[in-house]
Amino acid sequence: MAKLINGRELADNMQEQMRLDVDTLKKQEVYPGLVVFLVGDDPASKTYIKNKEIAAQKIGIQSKLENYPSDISEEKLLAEIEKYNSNPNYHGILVQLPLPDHIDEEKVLLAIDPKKDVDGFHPMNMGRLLLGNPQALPCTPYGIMKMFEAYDIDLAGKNAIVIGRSNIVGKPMAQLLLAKNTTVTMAHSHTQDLPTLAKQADVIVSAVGKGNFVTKDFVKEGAVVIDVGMNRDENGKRIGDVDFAEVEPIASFITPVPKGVGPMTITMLMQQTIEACKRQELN
Ligand SMILES: Nc1nc(=O)c2c([nH]1)NC[C@@H]1CN(c3ccc(C(=O)N[C@@H](CCC(=O)O)C(=O)O)cc3)C=[N+]21
Repeated sequence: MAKLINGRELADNMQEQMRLDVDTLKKQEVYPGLVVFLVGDDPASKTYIKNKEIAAQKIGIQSKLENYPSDISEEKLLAEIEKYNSNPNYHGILVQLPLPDHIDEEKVLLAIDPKKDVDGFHPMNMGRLLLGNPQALPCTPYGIMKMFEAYDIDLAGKNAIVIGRSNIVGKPMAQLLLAKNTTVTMAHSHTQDLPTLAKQADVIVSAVGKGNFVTKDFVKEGAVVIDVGMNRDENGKRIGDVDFAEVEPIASFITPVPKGVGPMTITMLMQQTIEACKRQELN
């Protein structure tokens, strides 16, 4: 039977520490601020944003939501980002993805001042990660690394498989594992015989977006299983990528969905907002 990696509990503990850190900053009259841009009104995005606001409030970070209509022009959105790039009250800028089709995502991410990029999605920050000298990290992979640390999961020399090659999860996840001396395999939709490949892994990170995709046939006895998936089953219940009931008895550690990776993503966003604030305000 696997040990549950309690993301909710770890997130709460880290957020409590961060609140003390922010209290100290406030005594120096430094007030960390985060602005979140939401284009349109995708209901899933709204849930995430609500959770971000709850965390910010708990920690004492000033957070502001800028909600633009889904038909906002790219030019206008870029001008809005410029406004916050030069607003000293906001140390972090997050543009909720995905964006509508008429807006060039790359252009938008490039427009955010890299020192305010608390998502770690700017090409400068992505490049620094690849080169082994990161500043801001993508929050989901960063949160997963904190889980390994908190549960004393040793990575050096282990075989890991990352399933899914997105820019925001899979690719940076592989880089962070590599930096800890893990042997990393990246699997994706063209990978052949994925179950056999996955079954050789000591660590599985699934970021696929398909419910019950990772079955017991993917999992070696004693493997660590991290579930980044956020899906709904036929009854509308939130489920991950991993068939939890089937995999949990085989794994050594497993993350639940919800209350696993999700709360850690938000926690690392807050952490990086505080770090960005310190870099901008303290010298
Ligand atoms: N620029 C940008 N940065 C992001 O970090 C980003 C994004 N765009 N677009 C969407 C994804 C998704 N994402 C989640 C964050 C928290 C939960 C979360 O809090 N999940 C809770 C429960 C959610 C609920 O309330 O049901 C949990 O797993 O326990 C989920 C998903 C951030 N994303």
